[in-house]
Amino acid sequence: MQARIHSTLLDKVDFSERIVNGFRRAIREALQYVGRTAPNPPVGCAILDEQGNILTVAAHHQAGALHAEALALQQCKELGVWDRISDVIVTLEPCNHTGRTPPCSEALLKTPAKRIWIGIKDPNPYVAGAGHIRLREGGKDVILLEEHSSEIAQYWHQQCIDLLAPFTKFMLEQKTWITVKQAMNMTGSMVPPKGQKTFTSQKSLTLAHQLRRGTEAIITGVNTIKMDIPSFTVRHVPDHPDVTRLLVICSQVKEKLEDALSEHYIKQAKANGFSLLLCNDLEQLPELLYAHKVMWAMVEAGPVLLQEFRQRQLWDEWLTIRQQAQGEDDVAIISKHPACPTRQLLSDVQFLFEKEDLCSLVS
Ligand SMILES: NC(=O)C1=CN([C@@H]2O[C@H](COP(=O)(O)OP(=O)(O)OC[C@H]3O[C@@H](n4cnc5c(N)ncnc54)[C@H](OP(=O)(O)O)[C@@H]3O)[C@@H](O)[C@H]2O)C=CC1
Ligand SMILES: Nc1c(N[C@@H]2O[C@H](COP(=O)(O)O)[C@@H](O)[C@H]2O)[nH]c(=O)[nH]c1=O
Repeated sequence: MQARIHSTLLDKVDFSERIVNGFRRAIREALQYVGRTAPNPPVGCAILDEQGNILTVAAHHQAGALHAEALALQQCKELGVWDRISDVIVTLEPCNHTGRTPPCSEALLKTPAKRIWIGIKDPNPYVAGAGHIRLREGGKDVILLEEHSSEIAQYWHQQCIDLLAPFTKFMLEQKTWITVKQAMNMTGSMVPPKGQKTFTSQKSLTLAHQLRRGTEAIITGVNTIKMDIPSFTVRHVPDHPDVTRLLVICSQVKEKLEDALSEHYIKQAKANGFSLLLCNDLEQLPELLYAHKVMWAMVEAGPVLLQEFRQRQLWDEWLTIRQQAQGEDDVAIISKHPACPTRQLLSDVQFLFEKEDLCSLVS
């Protein structure tokens, strides 16, 4: 009975178009930094005035830098709009502890903000809840999306779950989120025409590079290295500045590895910002990735290695780019989880089918 009264009250909260826009802008800003924040989560924040005008939008850029709320508040000061702060929208519960930066809950309590809108509670069990409780104790009206049953609240809560998914897995399971990307031509083959490394459309290559940009590691096989001499760089979209990624090369045969990994390739990979890592046992891969603080990894490998990933269930999302006609591809994604961060990251892509039989894809 009590729960029903509670939910009726909560549903009275007005999710106006301005608040929705604030969440949209905060998430879009946070997405700009996905692939750069590890081991921290990507977080976005939008600050609105009483009329719902956006005063500023900010995101957490990288570990050690200001949190999204702290940066947004700093921007409000610089813009001279501090006194107009009314609604603060933040994708993740503000922290209540002193880490590399002071607690955001205390910073928010010092503002004239009336309402703090929170997309999702901190998934870290040691600190979950502390931020919003402190804000409520301090007299702020706190709206936690997960406490609301309306469709609109649930939709934006889900968006925040997607944004946080690799971090949540990393934090709770000490494991890396793995997205497999598989390109297939019209006949279902993954092998590019002679003399080419890729065959998918310009749009799909942009998508692949967007995904590279959002991940901290690329996993491939020794055969792909030998046959394609891939660069694995981000070229079709602007890359994060000064970012170092891990290039994990899978091989169980030492001689093959020595043959494929020429001194020239190693030099080129380093110049492209990669640290190289060898993996001769896929069972060890999760531990290896976690030890290197990889929150999100992408697999770009041929059919033999993909079959290994499939058999071992070593994936969280499986993205298939299937050529339909010259310059036209279908893009499908399957997630094993309720979250699908790749779909969110590639939000400009129309995903055509989502429940494909994996067995037929990885043949
Ligand atoms: N369309 C697409 O999306 C892509 C296509 N390709 C194409 O795929 C082709 C190559 O495919 P493929 O032969 O699968 O090459 P890969 O190198 O991608 O994968 C096979 C290699 O993975 C290694 N491997 C397999 N199982 C394990 C394991 N359990 N532990 C560690 N290492 C393992 C093996 O190395 P070893 O034998 O040394 O043990 C094997 O040679 C190329 O033509 C390339 O262009 C490549 C990437 C993406
Ligand atoms: N064939 C194929 C892909 N293949 C992947 O891209 C690698 C080449 O990367 P780069 O050297 O950076 O251009 C190649 O070795 C393989 O891993 N990717 C795609 O998006 N579409 C495609 O059709």
